[in-house]
Amino acid sequence: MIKLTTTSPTFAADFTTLVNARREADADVARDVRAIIARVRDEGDSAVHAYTQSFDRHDLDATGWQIDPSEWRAAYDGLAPDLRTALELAAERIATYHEKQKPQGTDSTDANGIRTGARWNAIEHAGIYIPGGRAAYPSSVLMNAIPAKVAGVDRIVMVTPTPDGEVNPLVLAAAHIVGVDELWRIGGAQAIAALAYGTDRLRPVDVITGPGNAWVAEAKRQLYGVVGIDMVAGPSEIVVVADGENRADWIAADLLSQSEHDPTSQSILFTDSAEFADAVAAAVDAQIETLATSKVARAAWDANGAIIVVRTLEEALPLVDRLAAEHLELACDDPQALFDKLRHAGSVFMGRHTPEAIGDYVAGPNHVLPTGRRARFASGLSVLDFMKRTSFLQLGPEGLAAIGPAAVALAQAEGLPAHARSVALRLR
Ligand SMILES: NC(=O)c1ccc[n+]([C@@H]2O[C@H](COP(=O)([O-])OP(=O)(O)OC[C@H]3O[C@@H](n4cnc5c(N)ncnc54)[C@H](O)[C@@H]3O)[C@@H](O)[C@H]2O)c1
Ligand SMILES: N[C@H](CO)Cc1c[nH]c[nH+]1
Ligand SMILES: [Zn+2]
Repeated sequence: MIKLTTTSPTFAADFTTLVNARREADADVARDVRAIIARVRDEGDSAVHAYTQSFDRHDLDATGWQIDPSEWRAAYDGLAPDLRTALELAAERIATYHEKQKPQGTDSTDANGIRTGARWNAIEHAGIYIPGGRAAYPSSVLMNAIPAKVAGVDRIVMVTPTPDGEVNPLVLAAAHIVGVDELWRIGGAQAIAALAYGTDRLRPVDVITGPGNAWVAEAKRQLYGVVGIDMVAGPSEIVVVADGENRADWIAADLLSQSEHDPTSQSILFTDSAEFADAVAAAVDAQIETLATSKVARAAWDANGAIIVVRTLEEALPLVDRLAAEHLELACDDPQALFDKLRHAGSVFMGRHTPEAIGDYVAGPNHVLPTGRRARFASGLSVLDFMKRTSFLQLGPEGLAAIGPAAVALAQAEGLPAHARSVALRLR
């Protein structure tokens, strides 16, 4: 973890180094992913089989490529009642939130009788990636599949790695609750490539959504164009802006909640109190030791964690915008006042009683969010990622007479005579 203070003469340079540090796809990851994608494109199932054997340590021909819906149902039936209630509460709240995202088309006719508009349609085939390397993510099943369902996708293909062939029953139960169409036990860049290109066994999809580690995120990035993607959702991040009135142990837990995801995760605290900064640093050290995930959390905190002491919380705001973090907590009495002055974050958690982890599971907004400063230009997963818009127009003779001459003039100016003729012929 690095400690910075805005009063230091080297702060500007130190902060720029922090902002520009590449935690995700370094050159090695990009190169390895390129090779995996090329091999899956050329060799199909045999490449997926070989990579699964090598990265997930099981033989797909023995364990099975797909998991049957009867197993999802059995997992659901076998759930402890509190877990079933929790998953169903989460599913209900996520569905309610995403229902409100369904877009409206437009259809209007102007004074010349010219009709223009746009119509939204669901995409046909969606691949949803559910991470499964270090932890199992039933919550991500809900976060990906529910907006796809709300959009009206025809075929939802879920892929998830099953390290050592072990299947997580909660992941299966979540697949049962939302009702995906296929569930494949494959992961990593090889699963993304198989979804994008298709193989003999797996029919290709049109869009791939979902979070994953550096290899998964880089594979989606490289395959954009072959398929659509939601955004690049890589290793988790959190920025916390907290005044000295907070409890240090609460804020330390919030920072660690994202550090424990991945050794390349990042947690950053901004505070206007040097004493509070020290208290949080001590609380993080004390809490890390108690976590079953301490090895990963320690690696992430040591390599990528930061505590930044600012003169006022307001001073933090432009710095927070530069980081454009996946998650931003505003732990102070008037979070709205800070939120109003901020632009770039994947999702914002306001007030002292809104820990980021509540959004990971049950609040309703999507937890699949842009990482690596991509919240400058990208948004969290939504129903719109599973839909696309087609514009339409309809003219009669009057409408064409009104605007056609302008089109002819522009076509001639562009040196495109066939364009000009196709309009002009109808004007005579
Ligand atoms: N941004 C978001 O919205 C969001 C949401 C949830 C989780 N996450 C992130 O998802 C990630 C989950 O990661 P995970 O590892 O647990 O599961 P994962 O499913 O993303 O990755 C596991 C796969 O990575 C591949 N892999 C591992 N090491 C490799 C190597 N050396 N070379 C090539 N491929 C390799 C393997 O194929 C393996 O199956 C974490 O980084 C977490 O922070 C992000
Ligand atoms: N924090 C993750 C997004 O970066 C989502 C998640 C799922 N489960 C726990 N956390
Ligand atoms: Zn999380």
